[in-house]
Amino acid sequence: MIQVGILGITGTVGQRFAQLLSNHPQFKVVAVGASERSAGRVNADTGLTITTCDPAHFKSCVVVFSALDSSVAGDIEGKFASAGIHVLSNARNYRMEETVPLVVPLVNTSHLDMLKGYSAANSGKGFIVTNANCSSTGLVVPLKALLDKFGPIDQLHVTTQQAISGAGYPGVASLDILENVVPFISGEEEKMETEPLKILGPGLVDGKFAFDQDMRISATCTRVPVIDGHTIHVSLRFKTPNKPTPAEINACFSSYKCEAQTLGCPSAPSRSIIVRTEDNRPQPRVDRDAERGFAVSVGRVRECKLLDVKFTLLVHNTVLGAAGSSVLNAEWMMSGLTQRKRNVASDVLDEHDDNYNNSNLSSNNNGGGAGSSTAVDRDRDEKDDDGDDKQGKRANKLTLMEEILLMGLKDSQVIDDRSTGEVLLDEALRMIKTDSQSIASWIDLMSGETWNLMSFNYQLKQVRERIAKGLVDKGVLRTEKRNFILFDMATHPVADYSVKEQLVQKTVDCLLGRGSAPSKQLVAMCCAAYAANVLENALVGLNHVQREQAFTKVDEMLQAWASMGEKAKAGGCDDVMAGVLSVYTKMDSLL
Ligand SMILES: NC(=O)C1=CN([C@@H]2O[C@H](COP(=O)(O)OP(=O)(O)OC[C@H]3O[C@@H](n4cnc5c(N)ncnc54)[C@H](OP(=O)(O)O)[C@@H]3O)[C@@H](O)[C@H]2O)C=CC1
Ligand SMILES: N[C@@H](CC(=O)OP(=O)(O)O)C(=O)O
Repeated sequence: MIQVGILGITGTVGQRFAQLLSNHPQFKVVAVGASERSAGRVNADTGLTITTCDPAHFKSCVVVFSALDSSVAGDIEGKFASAGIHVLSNARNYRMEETVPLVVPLVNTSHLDMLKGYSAANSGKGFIVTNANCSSTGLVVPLKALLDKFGPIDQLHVTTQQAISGAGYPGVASLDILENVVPFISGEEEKMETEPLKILGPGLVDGKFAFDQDMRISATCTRVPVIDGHTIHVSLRFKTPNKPTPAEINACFSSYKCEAQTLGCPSAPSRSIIVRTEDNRPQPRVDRDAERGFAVSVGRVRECKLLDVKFTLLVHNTVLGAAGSSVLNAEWMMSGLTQRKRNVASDVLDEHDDNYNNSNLSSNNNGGGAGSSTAVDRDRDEKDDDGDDKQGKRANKLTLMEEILLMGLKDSQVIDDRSTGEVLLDEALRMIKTDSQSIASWIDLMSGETWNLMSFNYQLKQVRERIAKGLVDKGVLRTEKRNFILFDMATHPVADYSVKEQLVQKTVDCLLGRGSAPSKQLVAMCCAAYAANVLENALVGLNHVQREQAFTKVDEMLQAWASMGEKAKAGGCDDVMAGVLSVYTKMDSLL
């Protein structure tokens, strides 16, 4: 668990942070702050006593989530960063700083690349990452989908109808807003006309965040008597002469997937953009909580008589529009890097970088997810997939890791969304290359069981979840959201039993000596499943004698292949495989 704090806990966004971080699988809130007016009171959501926002009260925190009023945020957040505590801020103060990332987690997490090595290069200072104005946040999600698919947009006209919670607590006087519309929100139009250009820009160019050069935005912002949920009406013109139709645009929105989804971040929505096809949707009261407030709902996509196309979107202003974005940004960083305790020398984001590249590869392959790595599939021995190939089920070729996970999955078993580590073997190898440790300590470190804070960065993140997501993409598992007390978790029950049945059949045939000689991958899978104590799941249908026979066979196979016997060599065993299998034979003593 990473220890975190919340600044501005008493406000609208601060309370949302408390809700989103309660029972969070990766973050534990250990300190909360507000002004002197609130200091000393107990915060009901966290049970913690509120302090002033002095970094001295937050020494045990690796990161603070800031929901401070902008009149004080600049000064206070700066002090936290100077004290080596990372800040994820909702306030406007640092958003347009040339070297500060402005990140909407469904859009431009790649801009976090610049944090690589930040603390080391800045004498142990913490970084500041900002998220955008709530209306800008909602707007850029569909824009990003359109830009990726149809290229530059040159003109954009937006009109907002913003909820009263956007003005904080106590906010707008009831006598001003009830039965009324206020056609002005101070500073809002300027933010909407500039922030999207930074978010949708190319990222760092010559050490500064560059802006999208094509887009010009004209915004009108209004306040309406709605409690939560900003509605935004958009008309836009593309640069391309080949104008997409409304149907193509709807399809583009529906298929849009961000990295936080691909990486399986705990709070990531399963759909970033929800397309409503009814004439009268989206509506704030009905649609703001879709995907727990972490998605943008879009509807009324139609031709525009002046520009090219127009549509209406809805964003939950305090979830995705504020606290939720900070939490998701932090989860994204966790999925690829460990937010190290300050003063740990060396690059903060080494792992993140690797992860980012990996996830890019995945999304280039139609968002296949980590476990579905096409590179791994390509490397696979063609004769591996006897069963699969014969049936022409190319899409369901499973990687070795997926097979082990599937084998270990009881049919009714739930996989929770808790972070366990990163799936890709390359990442593990890269880590191993950087340091010399015994096999036993690598298992300890990568499993996340270590108590050594200085070695935090060696944990493999979300292994199980990422492999499961690969299987979801292949249609073998499905995703279900279940509510565990206060927190919605993703679970992955089996969707296509036939794939698991084939895997079990293949395994049983191999271990009972039926059919032709087993492929190298099948031997590796049986041995790994045995070492991982999930092999017996494949053997439940056998009688006692057959089970004994199967276990004896896998034991023999493991011994033979672990020492590169003649049989193993003939089957294609090489030094690396023999080395890995020899570790399996010592698993009990290592653990
Ligand atoms: N509401 C929204 O939809 C969005 C808000 N934001 C931004 O998020 C931030 C928080 O917004 P919101 O929750 O609406 O604002 P609120 O006004 O509801 O809360 C402000 C918080 O700042 C604290 N604070 C004020 N002065 C001080 C001080 N001198 N020292 C320490 N703490 C202080 C307050 O504590 P106390 O109670 O003790 O005064 C309170 O906890 C703002 O910067 C806002 O612009 C961004 C996007 C959307
Ligand atoms: N101004 C927004 C909320 C907000 O605080 O935005 P910003 O963080 O950009 O000041 C609204 O009124 O709905």
